[in-house]
Amino acid sequence: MKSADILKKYPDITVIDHPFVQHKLTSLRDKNTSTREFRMLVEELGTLIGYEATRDLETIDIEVETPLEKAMCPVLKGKKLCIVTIMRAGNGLAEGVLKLSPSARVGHIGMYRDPETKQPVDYYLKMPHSIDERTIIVVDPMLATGNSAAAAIEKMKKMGAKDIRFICLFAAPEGIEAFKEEHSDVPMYIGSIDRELDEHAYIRPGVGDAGDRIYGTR
Ligand SMILES: O=P(O)(O)OC[C@H]1O[C@H](OP(=O)(O)OP(=O)(O)O)[C@H](O)[C@@H]1O
Ligand SMILES: O=c1cc[nH]c(=O)[nH]1
Ligand SMILES: [Mg+2]
Repeated sequence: MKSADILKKYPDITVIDHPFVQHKLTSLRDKNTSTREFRMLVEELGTLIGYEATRDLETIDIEVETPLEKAMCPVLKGKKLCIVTIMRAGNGLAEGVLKLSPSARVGHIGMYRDPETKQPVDYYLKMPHSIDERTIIVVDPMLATGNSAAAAIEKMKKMGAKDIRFICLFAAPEGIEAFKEEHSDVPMYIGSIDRELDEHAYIRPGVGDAGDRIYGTR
């Protein structure tokens, strides 16, 4: 399915088409981008996309005294935030989102994709308390088959999470469909909906293996 058709079908999917975001995504795609630069860009994109993904957070007016007068001004009112990273590659993105809200709690879900089955394999789980009372932002740069993100969000729901949103940098149309089949209630904030998955379930044109490029492994 084409990007425009996906956006028509799922009104709660937002593609961040801001020129800064698109420029940085293109730098990530470049195979000559260094590990250092790749890591920095992922973090910056976490902040930029996180900004859009939190646009609807509730505020309440409080009284503040400026040097000149008293005024009623907005502060964040809503539920407390929890950023949940799907390791490894999600960690870079989580650091960027944390810049918006440094006091947010952070949950870690460790999973890697089995190269044969393309199914996620769990290796770690650690969450802060009161997941059910928080706004949860799950982050992973890549949504390929959608299996990892869908499984991570299933875990969050089983732990009681009700208010969940998902951020990624690159998504394949096939992965979005699979994700939405399981989690139609979870809004998605995406840098780019790419063309397709290849025969190894890599996103094309994509960036290759995001975790390897962030950490310089192979
Ligand atoms: O949508 P999917 O088909 O499930 O693929 C996407 C997953 O693959 C990557 O992680 P990977 O398994 O490479 O682990 P890593 O972060 O440790 O590199 C990526 O960060 C996602 O978690
Ligand atoms: O293209 C892809 C697919 C899965 N994981 C990645 O890091 N990249
Ligand atoms: Mg990887």
